[in-house]
Amino acid sequence: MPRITLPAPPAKSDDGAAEVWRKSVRKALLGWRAAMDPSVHHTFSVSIRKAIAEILIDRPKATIGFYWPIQNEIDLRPVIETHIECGGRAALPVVPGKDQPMVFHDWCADTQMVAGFAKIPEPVDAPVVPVHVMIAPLVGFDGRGYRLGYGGGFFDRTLAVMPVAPLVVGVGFEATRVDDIFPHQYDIPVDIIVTEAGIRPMTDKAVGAGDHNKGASPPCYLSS
Ligand SMILES: Nc1nc2c(c(=O)[nH]1)N(C=O)[C@@H](CNc1ccc(C(=O)N[C@@H](CCC(=O)O)C(=O)O)cc1)CN2
Ligand SMILES: Nc1ncnc2c1ncn2[C@@H]1O[C@H](COP(=O)(O)OP(=O)(O)OP(=O)(O)O)[C@@H](O)[C@H]1O
Repeated sequence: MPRITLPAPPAKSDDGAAEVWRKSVRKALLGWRAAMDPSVHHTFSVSIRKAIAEILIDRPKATIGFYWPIQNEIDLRPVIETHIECGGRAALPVVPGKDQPMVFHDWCADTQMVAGFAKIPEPVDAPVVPVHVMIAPLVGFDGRGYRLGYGGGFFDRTLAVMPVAPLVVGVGFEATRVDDIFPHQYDIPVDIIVTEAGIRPMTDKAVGAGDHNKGASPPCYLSS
């Protein structure tokens, strides 16, 4: 995999410079992802879906907040649909407006969708549900689990208002790992990073399956 050429890091403790740097890193990483060879994208996506399935196997009763894939993001719908078939639940974000937290609405393959913020499909007429696991797409990430998204700050704003913090799983490609994302004060690191290279626990929350799964029977895909 060719290395992605990134701009030189900003001077430490210069927030303005870090913001400009993040913008140009975001552009470079999105450009790399858009130009990915489709067969490599497919191979990596298969590995990543397998890794996500491993994480969900331990959490059969969890509601999984995920994303409707755009701009060559990894499509997790197959693994989410399996989770639902086995008795779990899933939810997709609705963006009420710029600078506002996202709200997760129940989703299954039959849910009616409508174009929402940035024309991304959102569920219509589906109830708001609390999510136990939140899967966040990574434009980039660093060694401490800080993520770079599209620059809207939606994930951090959403986490900031959730009464119970979910397990946050960042999903992206290994090539988009940078040494340091120079996070700002609002950034919350993800608990687990999943790439085609595997599952990387980043915080103590990555260990254990959460109280809502205590006593749960094994998921159906393990019983055959
Ligand atoms: N698939 C998917 N759905 C998602 C998200 C996501 O990251 N992926 N989001 C998670 O947040 C929310 C949408 N977030 C978005 C945030 C910004 C832009 C956007 O158009 N940004 C500008 C400027 C970026 C910059 O400052 O460099 C742009 O791209 O022109 C689009 C979507 C909700 N749904
Ligand atoms: N909890 C918050 N409260 C207020 N502002 C916030 C909060 N979280 C992030 N922001 C602001 O949102 C803007 C974008 O944040 P950031 O660069 O972290 O976006 P991102 O992580 O790339 O995008 P996203 O989370 O949508 O994927 C920044 O100006 C940041 O200060």
